[in-house]
Amino acid sequence: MSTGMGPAADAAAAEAKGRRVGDPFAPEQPTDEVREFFGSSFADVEHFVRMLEEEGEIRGLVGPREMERLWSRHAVNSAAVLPFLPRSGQVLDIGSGAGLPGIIIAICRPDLDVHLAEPMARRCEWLSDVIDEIGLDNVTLHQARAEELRGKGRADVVTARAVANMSKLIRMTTKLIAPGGSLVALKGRRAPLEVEEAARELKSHHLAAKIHEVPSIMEEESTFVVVCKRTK
Ligand SMILES: C[S@@+](CC[C@H](N)C(=O)[O-])C[C@H]1O[C@@H](n2cnc3c(N)ncnc32)[C@H](O)[C@@H]1O
Repeated sequence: MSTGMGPAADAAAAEAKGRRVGDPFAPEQPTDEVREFFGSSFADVEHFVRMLEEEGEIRGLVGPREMERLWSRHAVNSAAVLPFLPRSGQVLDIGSGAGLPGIIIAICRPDLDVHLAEPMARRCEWLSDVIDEIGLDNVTLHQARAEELRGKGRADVVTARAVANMSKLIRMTTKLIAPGGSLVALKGRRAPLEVEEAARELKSHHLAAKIHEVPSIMEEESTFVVVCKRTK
């Protein structure tokens, strides 16, 4: 609908409202720095991002306003966990949703045994399609809530992005972390507050939290990675 104030005002009004499902969008392009960062994994990460561009919205995995920032806000943001992964062993990503950060981890660390836990059938179908299409042979998919995996093994690192606040995440994952292992949570700038609020859970579950600010190679805002290491 026109504002009646000319094309520039119409465009500004549309932008202010934000993009809606099905509206055309300009896919974000990876910079040279991003290509270099992902190195030999870049082609598979790009394949995953292209799948999200084509199907993420219609399959209800990515919100309409996110479609123009799949590299910066999603692929690159998820890669902030990479320095906090174990040298070898098992990683469990809970609440993987569209595959973040689990698919990025599986692509960038083919040497790790990566498990994805996602309770929603529709999202699991998507994850299964991604695993098949990219040809990832180091991923096991569990259609399950994190709580349902208790007693079925423990991972060296449990990852989570946008699943729950720190207190809840600790309660959900504590029985899934191997002795000496860690919970690695991707957070925004509220990370220090969330860690403070989780003081009781951290103590009772013998976890020591450290917050790492990871600058983005694509945007000004940093990502905060909260590493909660099991101390006993
Ligand atoms: C907001 S989405 C985030 C998805 C993805 N991690 C990301 O960053 O795009 C939260 C996801 O957590 C899943 N989830 C909710 N409760 C869960 C639980 N108890 N255990 C595992 N996953 C859960 C939801 O089904 C959903 O896919």
